[in-house]
Amino acid sequence: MENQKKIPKPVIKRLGLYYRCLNRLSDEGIDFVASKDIAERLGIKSSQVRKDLSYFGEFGKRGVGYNTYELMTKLEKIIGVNKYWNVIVIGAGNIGTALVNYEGLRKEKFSIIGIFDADRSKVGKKIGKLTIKHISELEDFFKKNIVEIAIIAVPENAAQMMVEKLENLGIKGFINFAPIKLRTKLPVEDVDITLSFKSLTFKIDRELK
Ligand SMILES: NC(=O)c1ccc[n+]([C@@H]2O[C@H](COP(=O)([O-])OP(=O)(O)OC[C@H]3O[C@@H](n4cnc5c(N)ncnc54)[C@H](O)[C@@H]3O)[C@@H](O)[C@H]2O)c1
Repeated sequence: MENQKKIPKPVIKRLGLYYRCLNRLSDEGIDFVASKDIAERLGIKSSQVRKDLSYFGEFGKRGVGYNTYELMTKLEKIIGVNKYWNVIVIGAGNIGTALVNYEGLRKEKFSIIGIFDADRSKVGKKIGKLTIKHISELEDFFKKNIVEIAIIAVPENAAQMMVEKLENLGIKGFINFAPIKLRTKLPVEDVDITLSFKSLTFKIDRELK
């Protein structure tokens, strides 16, 4: 733990990318992997991968490479210590803006790292520390960052399309504000203020009877 303080931030960030890559390799049934393969998948140099991983001791075996599962578990322990869930917001309208400005999420280790909109007149504007990006930048953003959760804060007619796009990019789950049932195999939590009102008024009515 002590020497973790000395590890440069870019390395820590890359460890997350390695972790996600190993996760995929493991899903594909690949038990051993060389630094070259990890590097190729992520578009970085294999010497960089070896150097980054060497901060944490000798993981790999010469000629055999890394045991995918073992390395994944080790990385999990290293990056899991202070794990934040990385969240993006789709739709920089009323709800999206309010969520980015809400400090409470970060306190609970949900970190909003990006906000995207389809409206070019909004792109480039700031909400807190974040700059609104265009949805065409999503793909590139996913290459450079680990993104786990997407908040869907777009109109009903755009929600399903965005869900499919994000699913293809490797998102892990959704918080959905749009008033539709999303079609996805991934976990979804719907947030519906109208439903809360209905539930409340039902309770009030029952009390009154
Ligand atoms: N669940 C709730 O409690 C609750 C409450 C209010 C609103 N809503 C719903 O939440 C959603 C957002 O509401 P709002 O008030 O913030 O709306 P809004 O109109 O203020 O913002 C929506 C934003 O989405 C953008 N957008 C449209 N298509 C897009 C796309 N394909 N990709 C990215 N951005 C896109 C628009 O440009 C706009 O900036 C709506 O579906 C609304 O019905 C839910």
